[in-house]
Amino acid sequence: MLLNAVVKNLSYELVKGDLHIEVSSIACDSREAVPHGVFVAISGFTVDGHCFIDKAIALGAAAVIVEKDVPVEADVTVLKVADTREALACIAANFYHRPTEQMNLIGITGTNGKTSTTYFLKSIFEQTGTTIGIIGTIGTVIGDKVFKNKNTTPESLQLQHIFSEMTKSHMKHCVMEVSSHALNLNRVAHSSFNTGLFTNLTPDHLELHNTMTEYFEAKAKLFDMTTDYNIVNADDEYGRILIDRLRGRETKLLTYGIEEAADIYATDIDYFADHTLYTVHTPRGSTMIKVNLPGAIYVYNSLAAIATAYCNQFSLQQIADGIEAVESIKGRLEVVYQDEDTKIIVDFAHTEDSLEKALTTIRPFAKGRIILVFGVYAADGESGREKRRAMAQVAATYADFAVVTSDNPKEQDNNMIIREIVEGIEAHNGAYEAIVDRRDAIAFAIAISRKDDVILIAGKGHETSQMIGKTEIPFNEAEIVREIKGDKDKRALR
Ligand SMILES: CC(=O)N[C@H]1[C@@H](OP(=O)(O)OP(=O)(O)OC[C@H]2O[C@@H](n3ccc(=O)[nH]c3=O)[C@H](O)[C@@H]2O)O[C@H](CO)[C@@H](O)[C@@H]1O[C@H](C)C(=O)N[C@@H](C)C(=O)N[C@H](CCC(=O)O)C(=O)O
Ligand SMILES: Nc1ncnc2c1ncn2[C@@H]1O[C@H](COP(=O)(O)OP(=O)(O)OP(=O)(O)O)[C@@H](O)[C@H]1O
Repeated sequence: MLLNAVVKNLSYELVKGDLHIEVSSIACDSREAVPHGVFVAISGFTVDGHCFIDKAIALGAAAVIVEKDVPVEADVTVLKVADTREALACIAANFYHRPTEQMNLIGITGTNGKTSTTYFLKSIFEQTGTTIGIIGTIGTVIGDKVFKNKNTTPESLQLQHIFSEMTKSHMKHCVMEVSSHALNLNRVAHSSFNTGLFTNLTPDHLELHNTMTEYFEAKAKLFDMTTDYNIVNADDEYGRILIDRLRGRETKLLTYGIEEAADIYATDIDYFADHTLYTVHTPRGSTMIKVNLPGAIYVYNSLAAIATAYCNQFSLQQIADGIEAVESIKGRLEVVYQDEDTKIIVDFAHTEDSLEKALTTIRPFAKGRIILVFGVYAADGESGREKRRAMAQVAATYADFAVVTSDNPKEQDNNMIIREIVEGIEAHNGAYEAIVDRRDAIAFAIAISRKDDVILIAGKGHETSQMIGKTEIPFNEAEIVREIKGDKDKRALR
């Protein structure tokens, strides 16, 4: 493709060189530069991509895009822009022929519920034989192929490539999770969203956004990019702020909820230990819904999917069938072991709000104690300390006993993390035991459990590994539970 076409609609200053050159690819990592490629220098959080320009040129880059005044001796084309992350999104979209303009793109943002909503929506689409691509925490799904993503929302270059693969596979619809990081770092710039969905906003990622207001403003950016529908949870405090902001815009606004007045709402909700029944009301009529997951959060997540499917012209019957067809969601209140004495549940709750929701969902159906196994991954600094304290308070308040352990400590001091959680639990008079090794912590919870107790293992959900230092250790909680239970049962028989 000619560089001229690659930089179409990009605002730049031509520092030197020629735009009438053929370019073969784009890279934002010098290690991935190839002959005749374009290298985009990103000023990162860890290193500055401008320091790797010479390396990219040595590997054959023919054009370089910068946002800083850096000397480039080699005979290549150099363009200067205001923001290279934004430029990367623009040229990647051009390079892949603006794929999102050829598809129905649904973006979901919010602190919790994005992945679960995606599952419900996928099921509704598939009930009618309509395929839908997925990009999110579970990876990228194109038909029966699943690829792992480094981030929930990939960098723009990879993202546009994924969209282009979807259009090549004749996929007309895509639902993607849009993280606040992605919105702030321009990963989804130059993507054309038909629908935007806002689930909720509670404290998370404050190491990047500093305040809840900043975090909210990052999420709110998605709704300036949508063309057809904005769908918002009316029961969420920040959702209501967003609704006020979006009223009167050309993009149609649709609200959902249980408590506040909303366009799509649930009544007659009956909660059971393993499913929920309710009636959904829409401007096109009402119908019964069965969700095969317990608790109000899955009423909200299914309502979010219903509202989105409603905008996509699915019938109420198709919607009800699609929701009911979801039997469980990996790592979301997933019962990984059950016998007449014990129930062991794995959940991805890793924020204070989601941990509280998971514990209060289980509580009405637990005849015995709730034993919680959890750790906290949070960034360094004050926001990390606050998260550990807040999650400790939730554990002390809503669980009967907590086994404090490691989550994904990465390069942090695990003992420091656990000490801070323990201090928080003690401050709220909670009962606990601290066991650094997560497998030992799970084994301990199982060993102390009595008839009718429920064990909730929170934080890792669907993940199958643990990050300790820079090492990724295989860690499949469902399998570990079964192994430990198997050993325990064998010992009991001896
Ligand atoms: C804080 C954050 O978002 N960091 C992202 C950021 O990394 P960075 O700025 O530190 O990159 P860097 O290492 O400084 O490198 C800067 C540039 O130099 C380039 N480079 C580097 C080395 C070299 O030899 N040559 C070279 O060219 C790099 O390719 C890069 O372009 O840019 C990278 C490339 O796009 C991202 O992969 C990386 O995400 C990291 C892995 C991350 O953990 N991000 C998390 C916080 C995140 O984005 N999370 C959200 C939300 C998840 C959720 O809760 O749902 C997500 O969407 O995943
Ligand atoms: N609507 C909700 N409100 C509060 N908590 C929720 C809600 N839905 C799910 N959760 C909790 O959050 C956890 C993560 O859910 P889910 O994966 O659907 O959210 P997500 O937004 O994709 O999260 P992440 O961005 O961290 O991947 C669940 O395991 C559950 O504990």
